[in-house]
Amino acid sequence: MLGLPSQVTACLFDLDGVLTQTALVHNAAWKQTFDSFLESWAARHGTPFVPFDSGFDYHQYVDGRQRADGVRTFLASRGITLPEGTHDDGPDRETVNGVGNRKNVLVLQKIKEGAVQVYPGSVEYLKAVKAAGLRRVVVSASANCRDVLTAAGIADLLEARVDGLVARELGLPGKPAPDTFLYGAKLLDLAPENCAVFEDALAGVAAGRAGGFGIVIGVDRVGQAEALRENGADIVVTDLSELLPQ
Ligand SMILES: O=P(O)(O)OC[C@H]1O[C@@H](O)[C@H](O)[C@@H](O)[C@@H]1O
Repeated sequence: MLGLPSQVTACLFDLDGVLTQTALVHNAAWKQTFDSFLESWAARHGTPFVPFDSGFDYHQYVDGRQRADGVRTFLASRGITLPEGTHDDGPDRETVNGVGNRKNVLVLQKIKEGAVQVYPGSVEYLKAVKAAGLRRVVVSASANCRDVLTAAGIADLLEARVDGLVARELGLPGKPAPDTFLYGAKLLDLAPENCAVFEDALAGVAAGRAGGFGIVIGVDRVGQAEALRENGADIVVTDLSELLPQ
């Protein structure tokens, strides 16, 4: 039913890039933030300025990961280590959290300006899943998940939210660790094999594979189907509407 194996009775949806087009908003904000950081770092250290690559760097090191994990993982790829700081560091601090919060200022601005758009095929699929009596949880790394769901007008289609704020509160490691998805299954009192994971991020499909879920559905918005399969997707679609009865 709806492209899912018969034992699956619940869907765990990633948000940015799966339900809403906000992966583009995050990517643009990261590019702006990292480029200005890298430029200033290069000037101060007498090294060449190599800009953030919105293709490779975003998908390999940032997409799907919690904010601070994205900063730490990307900067490590450039041989840069910053002090961690704390999650409420101001955007002017040169810490992992400070740099992440610089990017969040830009994201909040974009959300306020109305940049949140849904994928119509995903809304249709969410409605079909609900009508079929399947359970529905959003599992996102983003601390802005609730605001994005509200701006998108789809909060009512989901029963529970496991996001960056919940993960911080409970001390759950982010994707590619499976813990946030496993917590989503636990909220429904279901075993992982009874849940489907829907993910567009390489770190996200890896989390789905690591958690032993019933099926991991890779959603390829950017032409990385092969990489999604290699990292853990059982099947890959370009839009959730492909899973609806034709
Ligand atoms: O900074 P936020 O809103 O907490 O989001 C954290 C991450 O959330 C993920 O959903 C996005 O794929 C990443 O791009 C983003 O960095």
